[in-house]
This record gives sequence, structure tokens and C-alpha cells, in this order.
Amino acid sequence: MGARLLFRAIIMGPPGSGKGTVSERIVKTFGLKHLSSGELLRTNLRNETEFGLLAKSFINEGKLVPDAAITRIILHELKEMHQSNWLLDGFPRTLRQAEELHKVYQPDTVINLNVPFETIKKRLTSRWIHPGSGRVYNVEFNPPKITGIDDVTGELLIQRNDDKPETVTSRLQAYEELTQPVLEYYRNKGILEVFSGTETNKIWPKLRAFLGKKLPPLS
Ligand SMILES: Nc1nc2c(ncn2[C@@H]2O[C@H](COP(=O)(O)OP(=O)(O)O)[C@@H](O)[C@H]2O)c(=O)[nH]1
Ligand SMILES: Nc1ncnc2c1ncn2[C@@H]1O[C@H](COP(=O)(O)OP(=O)(O)O)[C@@H](O)[C@H]1O
Repeated sequence: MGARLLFRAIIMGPPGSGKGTVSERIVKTFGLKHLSSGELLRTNLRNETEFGLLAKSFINEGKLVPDAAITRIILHELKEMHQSNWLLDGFPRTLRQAEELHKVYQPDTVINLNVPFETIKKRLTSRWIHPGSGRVYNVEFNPPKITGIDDVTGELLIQRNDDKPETVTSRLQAYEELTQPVLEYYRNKGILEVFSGTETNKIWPKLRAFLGKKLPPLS
């Protein structure tokens, strides 16, 4: 078997910076596999797994889930994807997580969505999700066809428990204290690419052009 050249990317950015929205576009355009730590956690919460029960209070208080637990489950999922190009979303969020990941996989690029906190706070209070699929809507940006109803299944949309203003403040604090140092970590490795702005539709063409130089688009 010949050596494989696989592309591994990480997408970072504060809560509500558009990681999920942009990841969906990257997946559609370039066909990477997407792993979102937040999605994985919410699935575990819904299914009341041991991991979900452990994580619940941290998530609801806007705190990060302990490093050992999240790292174990993410590395396990990545093992299942070892033959694919992938995009990791929401992990790593601490230096410890980044170091553990680096022992196993060295990302080709780390995309940072640099969106101001003021922009984000507004977005999160108008975010609605379909809990079954993780589909994300926004009252202003991408509203569902019928208010409160998922376009695909017709089921009810909900607001995330941790999108309450008080919890958003703790999440932004956790981001500043624990996650910003991870950006420095990757900047020092020379693989950090920063995309700044307040609108996903303006950031996306730049990001697509950047990735297009590294990856062929799906035909
Ligand atoms: N107003 C506005 N909302 C956006 C924009 N981009 C994404 N959103 C919405 O903002 C919320 C947060 O985006 P999401 O992709 O879930 O961010 P994540 O938390 O970083 O994964 C969602 O409700 C999105 O639909 C934008 O450019 N403008
Ligand atoms: N890598 C991680 N380390 C620790 N906790 C995490 C991690 N990823 C997600 N979480 C937990 O899940 C919550 C939701 O994460 P996520 O869906 O990525 O939301 P957002 O980017 O909008 O904050 C976080 O506030 C945190 O409690």
C-alpha cells in the first residue's frame, strides 16, 4: 500500500463565530469529513450516555468539559476517520487538548474565524436548532421556512440551553482564558490562518479560495 496524503484541518473561533455554518459549506465544497465536538456532546446529552451525563452540568454552565474526557472521545472518533480528509470543529479548546491531539495528528491548517464578541452575542440569542439533526437556523440570517419548524422533518426547533445570555458570557470568558492560547500555539507552528469579519457570507469566499489552493473541489 502506498503512502496516503491526507488533509487535516481544524476550525476555531469563539462561540457563534460561524464554525458550524462554515463547516457545512466546506464539507459540501471539498468533501471533508466533519467532526464537531459540540454536536458530539449534544448527541451524548440527548442519549443520556455516561459521557453525556458527566458533561451536562459543565455545558449548561457555559464551562468547558474536562480535558481528559473530551480528548478521549474525540481521539476515538478520529480513529474511525483515519482514512479520510477531515475537518475538526470545536476541538481543541485548551492547550492540553492541542498537545494531546498533536501527539497523534499534525493538522495541515488551522482556520480561525475572528468575529467580534459584540456580533456574536446577538447571533446566539437568535439561534434555533433542530435537536435531532443539529441543523442550525437563525431568525435573521437563515430563518426556517416556517417559524419554529425544521425545514426537512417538520419537527419543532429549540433554543440551545447554553445560548442564554448569562451562559454566553461564561462561554466567551472560557474562550478568552483557555482557547485563545491555543491560537498562539498554532501560530507558533506556522499553520494558523485568520479570517476576520462580521459576516459569514463575506468570510466564506476568502476561505474557499484559501482551501481551493490546497484541495480540489468536488466535481
Ligand atoms: N446574522 C448573522 N448570523 C449568522 C451569520 N453566520 C452565522 N450566523 C448564525 O449565527 C449562529 C451561530 O453560527 P454557528 O455556525 O452555529 O456558530 P458556531 O457556534 O461557531 O458553530 C447561527 O444561528 C447561525 O445561523 C452571519 O453572517 N450573520
Ligand atoms: N473541546 C472541548 N473541550 C471542552 N468542552 C467542550 C469542547 N467542545 C465543546 N465543549 C462543550 O460544549 C459546549 C458547546 O460547544 P459548541 O457546540 O462547540 O459551541 P460554541 O462554539 O457555540 O460554543 C461548550 O460550551 C463546552 O461546554
